[in-house]
Amino acid sequence: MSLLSVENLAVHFGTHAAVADISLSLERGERFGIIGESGSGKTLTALAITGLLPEGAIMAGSICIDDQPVPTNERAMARLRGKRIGMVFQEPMTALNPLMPIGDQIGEAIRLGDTGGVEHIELPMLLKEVGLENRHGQRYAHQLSGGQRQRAMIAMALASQPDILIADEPTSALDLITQRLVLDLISELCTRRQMALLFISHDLKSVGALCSRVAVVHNGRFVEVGGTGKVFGAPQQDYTRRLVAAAEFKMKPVTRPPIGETLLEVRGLTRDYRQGG
Ligand SMILES: Nc1ncnc2c1ncn2[C@@H]1O[C@H](COP(=O)(O)OP(=O)(O)OP(=O)(O)O)[C@@H](O)[C@H]1O
Repeated sequence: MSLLSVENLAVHFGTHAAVADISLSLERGERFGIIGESGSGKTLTALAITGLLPEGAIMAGSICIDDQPVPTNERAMARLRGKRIGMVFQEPMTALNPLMPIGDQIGEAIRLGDTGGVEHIELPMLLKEVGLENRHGQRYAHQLSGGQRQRAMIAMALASQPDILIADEPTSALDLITQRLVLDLISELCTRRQMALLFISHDLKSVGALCSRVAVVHNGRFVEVGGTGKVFGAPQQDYTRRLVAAAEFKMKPVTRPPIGETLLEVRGLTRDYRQGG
C-alpha cells in the first residue's frame, strides 16, 4: 500500500495541456523531488494533489492516499488536506493572514488539526520545533524576516501532524544562508516525524541534498525518474543532461586569469604570445 499514489495525472486549461500523464508514488518517510524549469508544471502537480487547482483547470487521472481515492468534494478535500497533507509554498506572505499574529494563526491550525487523540500539540512546542521563540508568535507576518515567515508557514503545515509535506520552492525567496537553514529544518522534521516529502524545486543542489528519488519534468511530463544520485550523476535523457550541465555551470567557481593574459585574449593574441610570437 502506497501512502500517496498519483496515476496518469493531467491538467488542462482549455486545449492547453499543462500537465500530462504524470504518475508517482510516495511511501511513508520517503523524500521525492520534482525538478524542472519554470512553467514545466511542477506547481500544478502539487496543486492537483492538494485539490487546490485554479479556476478553469480541468483535471484527469487518479490520486489516492493509503489506496483510497482523495475526495473530489471541496469540504472533504479541505479536511484531508489539513489532516494528511501539510503544504509550504514559495511566498509565505500570500499564505499568512497579515492581520493576525502568527501565533494565533498557528494556534488556529492546531485546533483545526486536533483529532482529539493523545498526541496533542502545544503552540510553544511547535514554535520551538521550527526554531521560533514565543515572542515571534506575537508578531504579524510583516514583522518577521523571510526565513522566520517560512518557519511560521512550516509550523502551520505541521500543526495537524500530517503524513505528507509538500514543499513547493520553499526557499527560493530567501538568501543562501537562510535557504540552507530552512532546508536543514525541513529535512530534520521529516526524519523526526517520519513524514514523506514531496519537494518541488528548480535547484538541483537542494533536491540532491534532500531527496532520495527525483522526477525531471519537462513540458508537463516526467521525462526521467529515478534515484537522485543516478539521475543527476548519469542522466539518460537529453533534457536532464542539459539541466545538470546548466546547474554545474552555475556552480563552477570563476577563475580569473592574470589581467595581462585577459587583455591578450581579448585581442585574440594569446596563442601567438604563448608561442613566443
Ligand atoms: N491559472 C492558469 N491558467 C492558465 N494556465 C496556467 C495557469 N496556471 C498555470 N498555467 C500554465 O501551466 C503551466 C505550468 O505551470 P506551473 O505553475 O505548474 O509551472 P512551474 O513548473 O511550477 O513553474 P515555476 O517554477 O515558475 O513556478 C505553465 O505553462 C503555466 O503558464
